[in-house]
This record gives sequence, structure tokens and C-alpha cells, in this order.
Amino acid sequence: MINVDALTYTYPGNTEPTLKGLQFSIPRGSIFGFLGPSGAGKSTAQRILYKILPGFSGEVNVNGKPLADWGREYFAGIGVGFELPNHYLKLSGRENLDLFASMYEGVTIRDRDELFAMVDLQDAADKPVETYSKGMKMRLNFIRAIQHDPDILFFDEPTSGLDPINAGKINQHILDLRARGKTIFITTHNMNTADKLCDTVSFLADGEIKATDSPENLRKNYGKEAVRVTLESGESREFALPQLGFNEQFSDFLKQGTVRNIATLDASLDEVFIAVTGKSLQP
Ligand SMILES: Nc1ncnc2c1ncn2[C@@H]1O[C@H](COP(=O)(O)OP(=O)(O)OP(=O)(O)O)[C@@H](O)[C@H]1O
Repeated sequence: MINVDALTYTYPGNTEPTLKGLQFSIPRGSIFGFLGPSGAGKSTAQRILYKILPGFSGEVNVNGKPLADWGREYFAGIGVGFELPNHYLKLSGRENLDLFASMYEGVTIRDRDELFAMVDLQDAADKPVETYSKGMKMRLNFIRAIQHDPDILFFDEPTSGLDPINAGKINQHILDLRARGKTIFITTHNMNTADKLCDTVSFLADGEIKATDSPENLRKNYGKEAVRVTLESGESREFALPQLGFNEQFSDFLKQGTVRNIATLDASLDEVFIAVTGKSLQP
């Protein structure tokens, strides 16, 4: 569980704070997403939570304890999947995992072969990482983050550079980690990732949280409470959702021809982000 309150941070030498009074909470067994354009402060907030960026003000509690009160054991309890994997290229995938595992004290490491098989890297496990594609490095990065079975996981753009099939697999593994009670923090520009995975998202812009809610509520609250019916003829009409079953014009329209599609008019998360922050997530 992670609790953050009034988190403010100014880089040395800067006059303006990069993070301004952030407040959010991530319960055990849930996935929280930080969404924001480049430069919003996502990595800065994550670096504070990795405990590698001191000097912040406000409160950061992890599993009931202020960050400052955690010692070296903190690092065995967290797993970090960086966006740009920093592997040792001359070493094999297996040697990379061994090297990182050796930094944890008194921690049981998950079965290596199972981990490689989980991300379809079993045939590449003993080859040098310099022969891996970008997607293979990302998959190695993922199992490196979870190999010591930490309680808290941070993923930065977890599916960046992956093809849709491997992206879908990584998303499913993240959902499985949630089902096992892990506390998961994702940062992304990708609204699809957020929509599919996150229980709660916060929109971050200019170092401030502008909105926090479930992706579903955000889409509903900023969309239209209506459906659009499209007939095979191409003709389409919108009808309000409340009392739709009693709307005679709706039932008459359905009888006018073959229905090709009925769609709700929720906003996309991209549209909600623009409506809330006045900024686009895409560069
Ligand atoms: N070491 C640093 N010293 C001074 N300013 C910094 C430093 N690192 C980041 N910043 C500034 O802090 C702001 C937030 O950067 P940060 O990397 O947290 O953004 P981000 O949301 O993670 O962006 P991206 O999606 O591009 O990774 C930016 O204006 C950046 O220039």
C-alpha cells in the first residue's frame, strides 16, 4: 500500500517545483496509473517512490511506514520496470537476472526457467542480450522486475516497443500480479494501457494532479449519456440512455432496417485528458 500526501519537489537549482502537492493512495491488490504528457513529472514522482530521490516535502508512506524510515530492505520489497531497459549487453539474459538477484539479501528468487517461459524467452535465455530485439529486452526487463516477487511494483510504459500479442501477454501478467495482491504503480502516455489495466488513474500535468478516478467513471462523466444506432443503410441517430427502453422513437428506429451497430458515446480517455488538462497526451 502506498499513501502520498502534499508531495512537493523542486530540483536543486530550479526555482519552480516540478511536483506540486500530489495526493494519491494505492491500496494493496490494485493498479494505479499516472497519466501525463512528457515533462509532467511522472518519472520524478516515481524516482521519489523508488527512494533514490531525496529532498522532497510532504508525506510518502509505504506499507504503513514513512519512506525515510525504510532501510536497505526497502529495495527487496519493490520491483522496477524502467522504460529504457539498462541490461548488461555482453551478458546473457540469465546472467543479467543472476546479477540483479545477487543485490537482494535474504530473498527467494522465482524459478528462472518459469520466468523465461512466461515471456517466451526460453530459447534466448543463454544468449547475450546484445543479440536481443527491443521487445525481447523489454520482456527481460519485466521478469527482472518481478524475479524477487516484490510486494510493490513500478512499471514505466510496460508495453512500449512490444507487438500487440506480447503487449497483451505483459498486460495479462500485470493483472495476474494484481490478483496475487501486489500494489502496482504504472506510468504511461498510453490510454489503452491505462484503460485495460488501471483501477484508478491520476491525470498529471505541469506537476499537478488534475483528476483522479477510475477510467470508466472518467469516460462516463465526460462522455454523452447516449447511444448511437447505425442501420445497414448508413442512417444513424442518437438516443438518450435514461429511459431508453420506454423511448418509442428508439424502438421505431430499430424497426426501420437492419441494425449494423449500437454504440455508447462514452468519451475516450484521451478526450477526457484534453478536457480536464487542456493538454494532449501525445507528443
Ligand atoms: N535532474 C533534473 N534537474 C532539473 N530538472 C529536471 C531533472 N529531471 C527532470 N527535470 C525536469 O522536471 C520536469 C519533469 O520531468 P519528468 O522526467 O519527471 O517528466 P515525465 O512526466 O516523466 O516525462 P517523460 O514522459 O518524458 O518521461 C521536466 O520539466 C524536466 O525537465
